[in-house]
Amino acid sequence: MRILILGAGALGGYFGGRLLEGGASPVFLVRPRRREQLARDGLVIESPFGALRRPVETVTAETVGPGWDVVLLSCKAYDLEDSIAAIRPAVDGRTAILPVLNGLTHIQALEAAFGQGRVLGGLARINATLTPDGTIRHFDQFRAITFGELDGTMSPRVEALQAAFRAAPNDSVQARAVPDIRAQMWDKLVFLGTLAAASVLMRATLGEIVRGGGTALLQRMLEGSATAAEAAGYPLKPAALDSYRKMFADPGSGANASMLRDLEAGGRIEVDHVVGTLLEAVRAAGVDPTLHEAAYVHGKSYEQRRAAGRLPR
Ligand SMILES: NC(=O)C1=CN([C@@H]2O[C@H](COP(=O)(O)OP(=O)(O)OC[C@H]3O[C@@H](n4cnc5c(N)ncnc54)[C@H](OP(=O)(O)O)[C@@H]3O)[C@@H](O)[C@H]2O)C=CC1
Ligand SMILES: CC(C)(CO)C(=O)C(=O)O
Repeated sequence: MRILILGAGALGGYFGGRLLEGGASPVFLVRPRRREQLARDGLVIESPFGALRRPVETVTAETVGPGWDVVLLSCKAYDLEDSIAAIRPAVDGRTAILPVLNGLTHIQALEAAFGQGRVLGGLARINATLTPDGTIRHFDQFRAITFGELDGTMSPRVEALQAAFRAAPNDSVQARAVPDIRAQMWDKLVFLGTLAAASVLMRATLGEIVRGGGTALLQRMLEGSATAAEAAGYPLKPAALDSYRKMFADPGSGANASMLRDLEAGGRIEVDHVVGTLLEAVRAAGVDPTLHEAAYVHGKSYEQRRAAGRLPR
């Protein structure tokens, strides 16, 4: 199976590195600065599931050609347009594109660019970051990648991809091909979107918000998000929603979103793609949008402040 990975950041680097360890030969489509870093230091992962430092094969948007079975798309949402342009020469009649971005609307953008049937649904549950020196730091036990055909069929290509990920040693990837990826992406939007909205708004982990007296507020946001998913036709499974209710009331929870890490590093954030999409769904469901709107405007105001060069040093 020929696998091209756009981006050697937190997710592309982690899952690509594990594919490599499992015997696949993924190639990374990267930009010049990352390419230099990889040529100099190799792909470097620090993780509870084993460290890795390996040379990797790279291409750039200028040199990539066709002939790939899978393109794993692991850019941030604000780089989606450039990334679509970068993978265009790589996509031909045999290629499946697997995006692992948070949010939902990239699916339409990819289908518009490459056609229905080329695009899979996907998501990842992992806490990882790309440090400035190029190391991929994986923080905890979460290491799941879930994907499937958007029409709900179980195809040979998703089974083959599952096998490639499952070949990774040390149980370092939990890969699952599923027949209900759209529902799972909505489930993730409810969980992650609410977590991102709350943790960015309060600049804190779930536990800190709970200890700060925010349980009722967190629960209101979560219920609003869940109602939005239900109204969109993707109700959460009761057990999943119950587990989120418990997490969103746990004073000991250290959970926060990658969006908070990005914001605290002074970086760009996916506020439109994640919180904006959730806010639209909440409005469409007729739920009081005030809390989601506050989180969205908070993120948008951060973007304004960042653009003006007025972030605290
Ligand atoms: N990090 C996490 O814990 C989780 C993240 N996610 C989601 O996964 C997605 C990816 O996040 P993450 O891995 O953290 O992001 P990172 O910023 O760590 O990695 C994204 C990589 O994509 C590369 N890239 C962007 N555009 C292009 C392009 N045109 N050509 C080549 N490379 C490109 C960037 O390259 P360059 O270095 O050149 O900028 C960067 O290295 C996001 O949607 C995020 O919300 C989901 C679950 C958990
Ligand atoms: C759900 C979570 C927190 C971990 O996968 C995430 O997706 C993120 O931080 O972006």
